[in-house]
Amino acid sequence: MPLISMREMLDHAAENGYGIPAFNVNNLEQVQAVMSAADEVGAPVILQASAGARKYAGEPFIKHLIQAAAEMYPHIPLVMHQDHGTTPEVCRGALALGFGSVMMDGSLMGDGKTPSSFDYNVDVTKQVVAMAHAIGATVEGELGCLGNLETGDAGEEDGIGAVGKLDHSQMLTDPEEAAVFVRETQLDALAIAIGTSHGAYKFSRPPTGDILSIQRVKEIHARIPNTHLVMHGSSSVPQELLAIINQYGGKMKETYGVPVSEIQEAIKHGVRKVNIDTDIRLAMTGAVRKFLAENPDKFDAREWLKPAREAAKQVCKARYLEFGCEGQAAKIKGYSLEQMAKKYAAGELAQLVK
Ligand SMILES: O=C(CO)COP(=O)(O)O
Ligand SMILES: O=C[C@H](O)COP(=O)(O)O
Ligand SMILES: [Zn+2]
Ligand SMILES: [Zn+2]
Repeated sequence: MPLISMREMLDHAAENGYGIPAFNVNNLEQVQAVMSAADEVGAPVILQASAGARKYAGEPFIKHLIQAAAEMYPHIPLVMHQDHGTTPEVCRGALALGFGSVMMDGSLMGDGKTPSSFDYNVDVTKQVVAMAHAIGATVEGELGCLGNLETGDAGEEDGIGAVGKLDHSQMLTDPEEAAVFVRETQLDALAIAIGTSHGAYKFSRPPTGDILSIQRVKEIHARIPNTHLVMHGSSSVPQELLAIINQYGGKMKETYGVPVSEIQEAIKHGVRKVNIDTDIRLAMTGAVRKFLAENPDKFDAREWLKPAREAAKQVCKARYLEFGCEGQAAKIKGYSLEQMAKKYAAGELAQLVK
């Protein structure tokens, strides 16, 4: 199957009541980990690349790594998605490179740091929707800034997030604004702010409703029932992975992520795409630390990359199963982007706002 439309994949998830983890990938082993996990459980796949990934690997490498995944696993529906595009120009570049789905993150200005105005966000998102839908590609937008509701700290850890302090109204997406945003932009998927943030240091205690608002997901979903909601910063930061890192020389501080059970609840209320990067980083780092500590004489990179790849695969497999993806891959038709472009043009994919 060629690379397919994220809209088609998320529509299928909505119709069948499941969510899809979107894993960030930067290199060969991460792509292999995600694909082999998906293959084992029959899950559809979203591979996403940030600007940081494209810079790290180089654009041709990212493109061909993902295309190689499609070639090696022709039976798995696969989406190549650009994560956190900071300007319409960045999104245009990704579409030209062959991405079938782009995120226009207009909650921040083009510097990826300064919170933007609602009107700016509508404007840039609309521009990207026009260019993407014309070729059948999918658009994810974002309303609200990711950040820590305990401290008001914006989420700059990954280099994509506001800098400094934010007030609560900026860090929780307003359902009314979400409705207007969707009506105006007609995007496909909306990333929302509900208290999650990027990176390993999300919460200083296991999150309760005051610092992770699944209630807000429900309120937003009630207004925009057929817009697919996206949770960023949704790594669960498993305590056992932190323990392995620290057991083998790491120095990670106490921290908590987004519990899988909370994500499962959100999936019941319109969340269809769940972004995960940090958990793969933690799994790989722990495995490499352990292997090298136990095998100080080894120096073949393949020997320590193998356990890292295996540890990443186990995280991916667990999330596919936990989010209900098992066996769904075979049920997705896989329209071409040309077919999707016709559907957009015919108004078949218009958003419903209540
Ligand atoms: O949201 C993300 C990528 O866009 C990743 O979130 P984590 O840092 O929680 O893995
Ligand atoms: O959005 C954040 C992702 O975790 C990507 O992180 P990155 O910018 O370090 O590649
Ligand atoms: Zn953002
Ligand atoms: Zn993100």
